[in-house]
Amino acid sequence: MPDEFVLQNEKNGHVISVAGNPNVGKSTVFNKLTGLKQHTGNWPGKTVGLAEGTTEYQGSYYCLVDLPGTYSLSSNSEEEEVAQAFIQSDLSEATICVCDATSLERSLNLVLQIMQLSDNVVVCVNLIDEARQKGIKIDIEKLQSLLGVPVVATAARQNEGLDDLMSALAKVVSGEIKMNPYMKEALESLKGNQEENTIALLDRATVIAKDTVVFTDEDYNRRDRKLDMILTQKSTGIPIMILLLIIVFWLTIHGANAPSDVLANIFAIIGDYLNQFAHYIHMPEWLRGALIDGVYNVLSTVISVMLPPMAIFFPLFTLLEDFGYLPRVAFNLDKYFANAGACGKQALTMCMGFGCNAAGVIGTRIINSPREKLIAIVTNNFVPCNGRFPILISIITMFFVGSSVSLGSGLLSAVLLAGTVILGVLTTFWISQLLSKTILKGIPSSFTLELPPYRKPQIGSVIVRSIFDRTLFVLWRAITIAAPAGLVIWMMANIMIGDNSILTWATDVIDPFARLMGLDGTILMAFILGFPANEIVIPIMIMGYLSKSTLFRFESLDQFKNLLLDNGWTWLTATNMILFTIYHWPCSTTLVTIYQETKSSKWTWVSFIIPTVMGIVTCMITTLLAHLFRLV
Ligand SMILES: Nc1nc2c(ncn2[C@@H]2O[C@H](COP(=O)(O)OP(=O)(O)OP(=O)(O)O)[C@@H](O)[C@H]2O)c(=O)[nH]1
Ligand SMILES: [Mg+2]
Repeated sequence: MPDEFVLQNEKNGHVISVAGNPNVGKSTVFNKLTGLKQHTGNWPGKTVGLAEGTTEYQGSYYCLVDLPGTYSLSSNSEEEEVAQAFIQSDLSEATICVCDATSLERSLNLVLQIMQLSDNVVVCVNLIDEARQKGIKIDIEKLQSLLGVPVVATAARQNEGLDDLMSALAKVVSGEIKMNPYMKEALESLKGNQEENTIALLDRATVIAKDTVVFTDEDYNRRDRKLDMILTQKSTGIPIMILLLIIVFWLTIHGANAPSDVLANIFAIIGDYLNQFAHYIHMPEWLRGALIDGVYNVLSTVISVMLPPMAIFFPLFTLLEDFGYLPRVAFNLDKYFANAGACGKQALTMCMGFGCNAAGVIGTRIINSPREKLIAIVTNNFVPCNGRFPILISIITMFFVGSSVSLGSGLLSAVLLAGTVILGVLTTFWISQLLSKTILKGIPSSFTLELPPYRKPQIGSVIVRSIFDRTLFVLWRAITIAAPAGLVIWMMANIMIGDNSILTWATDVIDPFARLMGLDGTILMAFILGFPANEIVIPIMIMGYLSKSTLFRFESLDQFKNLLLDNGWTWLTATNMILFTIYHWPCSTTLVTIYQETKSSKWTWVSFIIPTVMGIVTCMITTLLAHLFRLV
């Protein structure tokens, strides 16, 4: 835990902590006030670490710090310790304590704990729109007089009440409003014995909640409970999960097909013009080759292959996330993770891995036990990230479905892709179990994961968030890596040593080994050079094959397939390519993140070696079997 907090904006105004229970809308309040884009979504534990941002109100500046959600401040986990330490630190001048209007009693317990640490508290009763809908009425004025600090009702997502919140905050910071001295004294007198204090605060929270909250509809959770009956029941939970997976993939694959082709065609036409232009200005051939055949071609392949599926997948995923489905996935998979000796929350970090494994690794901070956190980190790489989906989709579509685009073939691709992902999930269980029986022995800790209410996602904000925050972010990362990589690979393919280019020379060296795995030197080299980002594996592979044959433009999957067939691909090569895509080393960004999270080169190596060895061995076995049974 840090002894001293360092903020970038602390000199830019009054430092304010934004604290509260998990999933009550802290980050939403923070985002609305600061205009930033902290990750929000309908499951507890999204915010890890501290995020800061500034906002101006009536000429004064405030530096808000978005804290991770905590149920209490009793130092049960790293996140609780950090939150408590920050609120108590000299840096924090005041705390906005965000509460859930639909379960005020529990929120109040934390409010009281915070009031014991700091005199300057503003209570923000958020989700007031949801409370209204559920027939829950809160007497805000009474709450304010009982607590002795300012209380403001908000619906942050709809911008409701945020102005009042800032106004109350300004008064607290300026000293215009102070905590009621009687309340302060009462809380002070409880501090002595920790156990007694905890019980007394709980009691007080109950009493205050009873006095201020009226439930006009006792059965307000009816609809959620009915849905949960279906989505989390033994017999229906997992089949629905698999079905949803297939639907998401189907929409992604089917929807991405046409735009991918259009993009590829547009890039090809622009490429022609660029070539003509290069010719026109008498650009030297080596420069033209490096820029157009190298950088431009790799970039355009990465964009046309990756952009459409991401632009469909991320919004769908975010919709499910905002609806509240992710914690249900964790609930359904909990017993499998427990059997594997791991933590059920690993399901959530696994889901994050679908977007980006590095994000999944950071997400493991929600797991309290260090042992289970390590298991989650080491196995995160078994769910394919967005850089790997395009490889899987294109290979599956070309070799197992037939590249004609029809509803049926899209569905078959989706089923096969879902099957591949399920294999990755099963591998996560196996390896988790293996780890917890060997180098990470221990019994799984128990935890309570809350099932948040189902929330109607805001379509507009889902689209904006998923396109701008996720799609463009991932794409930008891919592009910044792809452009220089394109140049390096073009040079490798064109700088000759004797009769062969460096690339041919290098692929020839590893070719015999790659053949044992049912791949070839070019494919393996593409994975090796794709270490900075899996997004560039396919462009590298294309360039590798092209350095041996004629010019190629990525215009359609058919053309791509012919190129592969010309280079000796069979269904076995395709199968091994798929297997190796889910079983190989994590990309460099993920490994750096693993090192940062674990602070241990040993665990970084373990995360590298396990999937790599698995990939090599699995591919060798399938190749051996295929040859043994004369299947190829
Ligand atoms: N209806 C409604 N939904 C809200 C409101 N504020 C936030 N939400 C939704 O509640 C969910 C949780 O919001 P977050 O801001 O991520 O919550 P958080 O407290 O930062 O959560 P953690 O970081 O996980 O502790 C998201 O799906 C938000 O869109 C609100 O005022 N009304
Ligand atoms: Mg948050």
